[in-house]
Amino acid sequence: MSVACIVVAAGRGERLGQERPKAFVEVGGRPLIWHALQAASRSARVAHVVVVAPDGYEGDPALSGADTVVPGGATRQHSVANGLAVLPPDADVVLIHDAARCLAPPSLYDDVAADVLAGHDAVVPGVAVVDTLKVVDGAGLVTATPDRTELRAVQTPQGFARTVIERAHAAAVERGDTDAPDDAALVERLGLPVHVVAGHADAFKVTRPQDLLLASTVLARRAAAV
Ligand SMILES: Nc1ccn([C@@H]2O[C@H](COP(=O)(O)OP(=O)(O)OP(=O)(O)O)[C@@H](O)[C@H]2O)c(=O)n1
Ligand SMILES: C[C@](O)(CO)[C@H](O)COP(=O)(O)O
Repeated sequence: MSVACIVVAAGRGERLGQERPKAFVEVGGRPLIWHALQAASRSARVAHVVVVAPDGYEGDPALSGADTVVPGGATRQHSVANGLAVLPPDADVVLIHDAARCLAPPSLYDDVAADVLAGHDAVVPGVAVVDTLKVVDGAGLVTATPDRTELRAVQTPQGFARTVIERAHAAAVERGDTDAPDDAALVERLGLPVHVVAGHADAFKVTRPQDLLLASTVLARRAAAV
């Protein structure tokens, strides 16, 4: 069984608010996508890496760790679909990862891939939720307080049997869905199970400016540990 990884890096990074696309913003002197590709290349399971890049960045040296580079789409879902379209024929397990989760460790890729190889066709890493979450209506009124012990904050890489994720994306196109919250949600919409494995604190998503400070701190901690 061969494992391929699609790293989606074509987002603009509006919430980060920098001039260049988020995946090309630097932390620790290297772009986020470079860090993500380092981790993917250190995974014992990943044999092939596809990067989905923003317009104009397809030839950027930060992508030298990729086997294939394709242009992005208008939404994350479209970008993932572009990556799925160029997978090598022998890839039967697919990891789908956000470049924005650039410090997810190689062990997390391995854990997710191993769970797919063990027979779960859709796998997500999840961590406990630290805040109490409320469901709020259009008038700003709380309508529910879900039991926090049942909730998980879900990360990437998410892992799938290739046949299942291709079917899930094809069904999304047929339904007219264009902006799924994540890839597992498309599998859920097929009525298929999604298995959760333990996530990792370092797999947080660089989204807002303060996340760059956290990423720098994680890199400094890693450098001090070697
Ligand atoms: N059209 C898009 C949108 C997002 N992504 C990727 O999907 C991941 C998760 O998206 P997010 O963190 O929301 O990134 P952005 O869309 O860039 O962020 P923002 O919503 O702040 O603009 C990122 O690695 C991003 O590059 C992508 O490849 N193509
Ligand atoms: C895929 C994801 O990272 C899982 O948590 C998340 O759904 C991406 O959300 P975003 O709004 O595109 O950042």
